[in-house]
Amino acid sequence: MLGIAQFPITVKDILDIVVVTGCFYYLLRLVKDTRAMAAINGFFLLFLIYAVAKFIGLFTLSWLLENFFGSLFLVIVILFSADIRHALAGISLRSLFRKKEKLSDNTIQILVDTCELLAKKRIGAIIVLERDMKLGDLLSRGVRLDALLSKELLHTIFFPNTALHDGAVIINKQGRIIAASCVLPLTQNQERQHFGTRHRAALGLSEVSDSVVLVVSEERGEFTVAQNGRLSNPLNRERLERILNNVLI
Ligand SMILES: Nc1ncnc2c1ncn2[C@@H]1O[C@H](COP(=O)(O)OP(=O)(O)OP(=O)(O)O)[C@@H](O)[C@H]1O
Repeated sequence: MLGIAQFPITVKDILDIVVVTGCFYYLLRLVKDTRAMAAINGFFLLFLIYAVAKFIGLFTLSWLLENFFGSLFLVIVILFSADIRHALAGISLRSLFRKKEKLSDNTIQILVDTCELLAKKRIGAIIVLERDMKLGDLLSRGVRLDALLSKELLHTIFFPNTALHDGAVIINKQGRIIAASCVLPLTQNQERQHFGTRHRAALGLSEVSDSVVLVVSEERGEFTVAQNGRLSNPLNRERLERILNNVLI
């Protein structure tokens, strides 16, 4: 009989286990709070059914599930292409090892005041908070700026019929306005096609990047946040403040 002594555990094995565990942990963190997480729970349930079917000898069921698991990789890629793209966009060595910081209180205050003011005046706006993923391609199609963030400047930029009011403003991690009039990619999600283009643009960018996108609706005079491919319900001052307090950059 083979004993454990025949399989001595080496440093390489321990390294192997640590790396694989780390990868799984990182992967789960990436898909946490996305639609993929619900699917992972579903797959886990199917796996349990498979194990029971195999154990009690249900041949056809276990054969069917075995074949399903064989093509699981392909199924996952097809079902979650958008989530996978989003998760991969967030991977970078710098983001793995750098300690993330909160937005400054001053930045949060300016953003909340601005959303409230624009919503009250029914002025439409999209404000993008850039995080780890750089938005260079969007900047090049907008108008580059390098300005200190202020409520007055945002108000002026989005004021109807001015040269920069159309499109999105981008704010970098240092809290500076780095571009205005940027055109964002529209969401490809068929369930969101009834939204207006401003909201589809905000959702679209949040699907393909780690940015947090604030949207003020001109039509309804309310503000929302798009993040990880989801749009919040209309927010009030306190809820927006809470969301921004949880944003790590
Ligand atoms: N791809 C885009 N990227 C950035 N901004 C966009 C984009 N498409 C439209 N917009 C902005 O949205 C405005 C049009 O908004 P529209 O009324 O169609 O959408 P909406 O979601 O219903 O917004 P609202 O609730 O403010 O009316 C445009 O004038 C422009 O400023």
